[in-house]
Amino acid sequence: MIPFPDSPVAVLCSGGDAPGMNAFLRAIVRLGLNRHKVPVLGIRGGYRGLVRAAKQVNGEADELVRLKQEITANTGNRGLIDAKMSIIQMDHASVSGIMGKGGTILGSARCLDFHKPEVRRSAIQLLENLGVRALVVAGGDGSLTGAKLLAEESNLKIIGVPSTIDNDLQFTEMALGVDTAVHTLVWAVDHFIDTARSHRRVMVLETMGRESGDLARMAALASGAEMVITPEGGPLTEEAMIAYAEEIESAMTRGRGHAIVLIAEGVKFDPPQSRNGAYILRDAFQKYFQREGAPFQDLEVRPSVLGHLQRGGHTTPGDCILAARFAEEAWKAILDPNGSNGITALQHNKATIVPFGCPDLPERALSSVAMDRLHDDLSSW
Ligand SMILES: Nc1ncnc2c1ncn2[C@@H]1O[C@H](COP(=O)(O)OP(=O)(O)O)[C@@H](O)[C@H]1O
Ligand SMILES: O=P(O)(O)OC[C@H]1O[C@](O)(COP(=O)(O)O)[C@@H](O)[C@@H]1O
Repeated sequence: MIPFPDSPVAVLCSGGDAPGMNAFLRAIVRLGLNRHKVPVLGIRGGYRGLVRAAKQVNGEADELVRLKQEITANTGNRGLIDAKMSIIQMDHASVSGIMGKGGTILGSARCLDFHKPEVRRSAIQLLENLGVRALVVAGGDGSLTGAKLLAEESNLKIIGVPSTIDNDLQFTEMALGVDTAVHTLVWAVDHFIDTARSHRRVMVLETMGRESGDLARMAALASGAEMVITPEGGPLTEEAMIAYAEEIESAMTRGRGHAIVLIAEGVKFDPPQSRNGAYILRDAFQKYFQREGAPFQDLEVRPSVLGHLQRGGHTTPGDCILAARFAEEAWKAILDPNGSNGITALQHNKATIVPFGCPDLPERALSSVAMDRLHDDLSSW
């Protein structure tokens, strides 16, 4: 049997899956094997999988030997098809044909237990006992916070890789998955437009994005949706919703027949509401259009919450390329003896490594404002 590899690099995907995670995995494994001759261990199911493996070993020498034997006996696809395997030694074939596939072949998870220092300690101990030289974590804000804590609490090299469709990480111009999610939203808008035009309707589409409106505003800019409402504009009051409805009605008066309105899931209401924004907006718009004496009383409003449709699907070339660039930066940081822990980032269109907790790029907020203005000026109504 081949021995367990010396000083491997471990990689995991955490938080919401993002298109581009597989392309990143392929790139980190292939660069490891082809360029750097360093083996890569894939950890299944994010921090949850790591913690599960740590629990199984429980610091016991014979359990550790058993885990290492299991890993060496089930490398690559053989390990991947066995759901019981938490850690898999990746080979060339195990990352073949996955580049464009959404999701992650390693699986991802949210793991509440990882907030506990003693749980992170057990994960660190397992990685140290396996001789891991560096852990690469692909994930969003929360996963990168977990990675920052691992970096502070261990001597392992920890590299984060921004992967979230939300684009809510302000130190990088783009995270993995954003380009694909925008592409998917443009596709969705193109489908909704057909019915909106045919029935002369207003379609209110709710996008993901947590507290950030970037995904919605990028999708609006790329699709030509007539209106976009983002959390950065502050809570939506009744008056603000009426003002939006007035804008639509006035466009209809000028001969427009339909409207696509994107609302980001992070938009809050004043007074606060518990329902999805798309439904609240639908009710407010419909009430306004049907008021006594209104010119378009038969104008129908239809809401849709686009949900996880936005997370899946074929990864765009833009995300595949960014994944390769991030993987290359990650390897540079791993192999640099003087290099420290950090997160890959795209700054001024250059892939680089920034320290954990690095400040926001001031251009990010400016670019959101600029996108809103551009969208307004490009809109024909
Ligand atoms: N403050 C934290 N301390 C330790 N681990 C965290 C912390 N925040 C998040 N994590 C870990 O990262 C996981 C993913 O975070 P989450 O915010 O759900 O998704 P994302 O990383 O995509 O933003 C969490 O389930 C948890 O395991
Ligand atoms: O899939 P879940 O657990 O319902 O989470 C939904 C959330 O995940 C996202 O799709 C992605 O967020 P993260 O990248 O931070 O995990 C958010 O836009 C959305 O609010």
